[in-house]
Amino acid sequence: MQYPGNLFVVAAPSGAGKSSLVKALMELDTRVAPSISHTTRAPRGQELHGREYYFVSNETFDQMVIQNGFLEWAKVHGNRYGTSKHTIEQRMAQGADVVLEIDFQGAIQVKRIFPNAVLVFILPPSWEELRSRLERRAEDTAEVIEVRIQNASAEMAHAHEFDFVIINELFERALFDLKAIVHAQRLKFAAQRIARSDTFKALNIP
Ligand SMILES: Nc1nc2c(ncn2[C@@H]2O[C@H](COP(=O)(O)OP(=O)(O)O)[C@@H](O)[C@H]2O)c(=O)[nH]1
Ligand SMILES: Nc1ncnc2c1ncn2[C@@H]1O[C@H](COP(=O)(O)OP(=O)(O)O)[C@@H](O)[C@H]1O
Repeated sequence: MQYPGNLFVVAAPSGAGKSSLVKALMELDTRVAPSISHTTRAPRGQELHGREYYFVSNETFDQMVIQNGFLEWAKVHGNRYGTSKHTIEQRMAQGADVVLEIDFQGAIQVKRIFPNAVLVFILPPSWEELRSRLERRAEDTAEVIEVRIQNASAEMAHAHEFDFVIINELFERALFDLKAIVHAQRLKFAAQRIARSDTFKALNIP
């Protein structure tokens, strides 16, 4: 499938900083649209239905799976999360660049469907920093933080399957790297369009 927009997928272990980075990217770049996932997890802190996620029951999620409503879905840290097909196809068809903040299982599924999707993995600078970010965020119980730390190494073992890896040590540096990836992909996409255009063909390059 080929749409006029680019598709970016950002994955990371919990606490590495993917939501903060994607949020900062979208504040700087209005051409990037988010995809709001559906999840069976309960909202935390200031999260709002329809802003961070669509918080749905297990039954609603089951219905969407049966009706083939998800582009991809996966079980992560004991809850289910999925990307709605409808929303993403609509946005990409309008020419928006869409960024999916999903786990590695979802990222790999998306790459199979959209081989042009750009997969970015965010790493924390150290285990100590990962733990302290989860603690400083102060939105999860100690048990939830433990599950997330335990799952982190299995998630990070998939980093090599991604197109790019960013170490989020200094936030501004990591944001610069993410912006550079988005920019490079746009240039690549534009180059492909130019190479197929009539203007280029008219140059009659042998
Ligand atoms: N496969 C998949 N993973 C998702 C989706 N939405 C969120 N996730 C992932 O689920 C994991 C948990 O997300 P969340 O509960 O918000 O916790 P956080 O990672 O600590 O911010 C993260 O790895 C998210 O990237 C989705 O639609 N599909
Ligand atoms: N480079 C960084 N340096 C210090 N703290 C950071 C950095 N990036 C993110 N954080 C903080 O770490 C915590 C986890 O970040 P968050 O974006 O929620 O992670 P994720 O979405 O990957 O779970 C948040 O409190 C965020 O403000």
